Amino acid sequence: MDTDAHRLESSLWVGRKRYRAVLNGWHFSWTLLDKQNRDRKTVSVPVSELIGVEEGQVEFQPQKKVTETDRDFTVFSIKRHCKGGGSGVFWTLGRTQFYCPSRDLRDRWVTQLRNALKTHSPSRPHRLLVFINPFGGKKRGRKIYHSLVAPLFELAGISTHVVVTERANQARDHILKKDLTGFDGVVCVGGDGMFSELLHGVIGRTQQEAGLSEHDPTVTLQPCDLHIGIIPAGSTDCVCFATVGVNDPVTSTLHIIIGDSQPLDVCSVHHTSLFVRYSVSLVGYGFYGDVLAESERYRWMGPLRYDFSGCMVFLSNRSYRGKVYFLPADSQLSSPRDNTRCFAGCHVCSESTERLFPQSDSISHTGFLYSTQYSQHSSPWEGEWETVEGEFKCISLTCMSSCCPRSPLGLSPSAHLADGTADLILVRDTHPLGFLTYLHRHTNSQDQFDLPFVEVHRVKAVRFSPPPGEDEAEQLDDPDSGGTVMAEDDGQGETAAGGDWTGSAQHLSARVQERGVVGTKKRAKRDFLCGPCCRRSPSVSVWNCDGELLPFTEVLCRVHGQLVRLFARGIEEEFVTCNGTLGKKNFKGRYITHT
Ligand SMILES: Nc1ncnc2c1ncn2[C@@H]1O[C@H](COP(=O)(O)OP(=O)(O)OP(=O)(O)O)[C@@H](O)[C@H]1O
Ligand SMILES: CCCCCCCCCCCCC/C=C/[C@@H](O)[C@H](CO)NC(C)=O
Ligand SMILES: [Ca+2]
Repeated sequence: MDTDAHRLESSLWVGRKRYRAVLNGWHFSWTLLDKQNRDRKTVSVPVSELIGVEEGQVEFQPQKKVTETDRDFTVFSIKRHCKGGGSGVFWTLGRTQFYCPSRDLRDRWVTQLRNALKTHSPSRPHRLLVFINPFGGKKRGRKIYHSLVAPLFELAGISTHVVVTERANQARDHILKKDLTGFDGVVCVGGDGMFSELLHGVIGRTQQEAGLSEHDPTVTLQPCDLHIGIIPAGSTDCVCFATVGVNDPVTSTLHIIIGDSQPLDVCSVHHTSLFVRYSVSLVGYGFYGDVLAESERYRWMGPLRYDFSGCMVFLSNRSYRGKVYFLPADSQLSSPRDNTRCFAGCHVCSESTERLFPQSDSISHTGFLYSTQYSQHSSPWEGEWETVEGEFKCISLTCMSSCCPRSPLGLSPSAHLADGTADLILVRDTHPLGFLTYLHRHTNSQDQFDLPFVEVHRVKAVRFSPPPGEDEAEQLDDPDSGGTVMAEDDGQGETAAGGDWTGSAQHLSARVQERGVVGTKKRAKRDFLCGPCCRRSPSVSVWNCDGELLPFTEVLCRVHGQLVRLFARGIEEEFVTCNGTLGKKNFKGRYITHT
């Protein structure tokens, strides 16, 4: 046996086979020895990927079962699986049971492994605040949490406070108002809508504490310390998919347990001088706005509602006039058409950290560096604004690729999670077959930007104006314009802007100012979608902001680089992590990786 404070080495048995086990600070490895003591196969686990070390013979599936013995210990760690064909890297709980020649040695291994875990994984959460939406997706949130997630948290020694929500925006309000002392992160069990609640709560609270106004689009917002975890249990789970690579509750739980940290760009949406909402995945006008508005009528269909509404909206063949102003990002740094992808450890994103936080000289409690000279005074609007005017099928702004199970590479496959920019995709009016080709390319390996009616720009800010005379006030007042705002309450609780979307734009503005965040789609039912048989096409669409409808057509969007952090690490490359079982070509022929 060889041992010191950071190193332990001895023979151990796994089943009937003898191994040479070594713990050397960052790695725990065990090598199969043959009868001549020659090394055979080595298994190596980074200490950062250990989930727990238990005395005795411990089984976990389907429930934890402990058989107390003197000479055994069980190690739980992360195990990766690739199903192939670009379906992503799944994580499961790996288990290895070791037998030691003596009790003393067993105790040393257990102590030393636990010490290594503490020393080398300092950013692991100890206490989490969990919100479960019992109605999200297929309504399986509670079951997913109690059967798959909670036992893993318990195994990893993480304590939790669980809130099963009883109304929309309860999670957001809780984060904004309640005492969060002692929590290392907040977790939602639900879909993109639940994530959005946590996002608004965490950002809002951080700005309140920093004394910053969310309404002023020129203010540099304070980055948030409190990490957000997402256990996918929704209809689209786009944010989870785009930051982890799969929408699998166990994979996400394991990322949370080991304290992974992925910074994320966030777009703030403003109307005149009012803050409206934050977005990380999609701020979309035209097709995606119409699909969301239409889908609200079919909530009872569950996740299928988006497909059904997609067909309805496609058949209605609408396009909308407007003017788009945008502030381009530095084209020397990256481009939405450079055929790269943002994978875990992406160097474009890490270089952006240095650019976004140039004088990183203070350390937050999570150990991340932030600048104390957070530049409140430099103008975010440096550079030349460009303008595009015309008739659009859709206008989409996305801070990330926005890949999801429906679109494995997303709206903008080369977008980055944390580079301080968003991709603006303008799809001009075209014949239905052209638009269908564009949509279809989201689902396969063809380049959706290589079409004559599509353009894409990497941007820092965007402003949209509908044609003159098509502003909110008119939409609200003119029932024939298709923009009627209906007073409707589905009885599921209060939203940020309140339930009564009646009256004038001024009234709405006042409500937004009063409450900060505009309410959910349940209140945002503009009756402009009458399906393909509609008498007259509406002249304005509606904005879809991460699955919520916005009550304003004229908007200003600004990207805030790395404003929040998720318990994630970005998408792991199958080619790299699964050791050559897949070629990059299988993933999507035209993509190469930044190294
Ligand atoms: N108890 C509740 N009752 C009603 N609505 C709720 C409740 N808890 C949360 N919500 C709201 O439900 C909305 C949808 O929830 P969620 O995002 O979890 O599922 P989803 O809509 O099926 O998934 P996705 O957003 O991925 O499409 C959210 O906007 C959230 O604010
Ligand atoms: C002919 C086949 C047509 C298929 C069209 C597929 C297009 C899929 C594009 C998916 C983009 C998803 C962007 C994500 C948006 C989310 O923020 C939001 C909230 O969950 N989801 C929706 C549906 O608005
Ligand atoms: Ca980005």
